Amino acid sequence: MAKLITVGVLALQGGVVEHLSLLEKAAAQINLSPQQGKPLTFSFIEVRTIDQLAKCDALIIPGGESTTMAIVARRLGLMDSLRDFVKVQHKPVWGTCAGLVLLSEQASATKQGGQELLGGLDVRVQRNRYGTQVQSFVAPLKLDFLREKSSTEDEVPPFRGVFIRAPAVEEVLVKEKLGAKQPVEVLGVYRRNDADGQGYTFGGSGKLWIQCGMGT
Ligand SMILES: NC(=O)CC[C@H](N)C(=O)O
Repeated sequence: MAKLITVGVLALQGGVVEHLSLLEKAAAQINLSPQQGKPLTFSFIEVRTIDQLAKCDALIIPGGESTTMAIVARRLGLMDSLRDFVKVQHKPVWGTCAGLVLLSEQASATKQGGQELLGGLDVRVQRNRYGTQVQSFVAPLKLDFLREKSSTEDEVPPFRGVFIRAPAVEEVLVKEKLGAKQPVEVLGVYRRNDADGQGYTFGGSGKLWIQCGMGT
């Protein structure tokens, strides 16, 4: 019997359809080269309710607008269940752009009066780090973790990162300060000369993974 894995995409606002269609493509590729052991069957669902969230083995929070997503999640009574999914059940969660903002423990350049976060990932994120929507850009990223096991000698082709009014991770927070169980592992760094300091593009802590820009 194939093992069924249900992956939810938080569908309150933002790039929901884009994530669902990329998930379908990725699942097809996994099934072309199945891992050893049980074959995997995936179900991808949109998540707008507590019941839908309860069905999920893993969750993706897409790019979009983190302030809007938090407000809508609060109005729908989803905020506490989302926090429980991330911080109590420790189920795998992926955040893209606005998803990263929501998963961060701290955020700077938030809207006036601050904004509600889910937290879980021990980083401080700066919203809209590279400017406004029209200053969005595409940049090639060197991500060694994408190297295929069979081609360790080869150069990894650059990954096309799309940064749409993207955030950047300003700082990985000291874990002792926050009592974190797992340190954050940085998997890739993008630096831009005209932005001071650096931004981490990919990273994770335990089952939480983040991405500042969207990869295509
Ligand atoms: N592409 C994006 O998801 C943009 C994120 C947005 N600037 C925010 O703060 O939520």
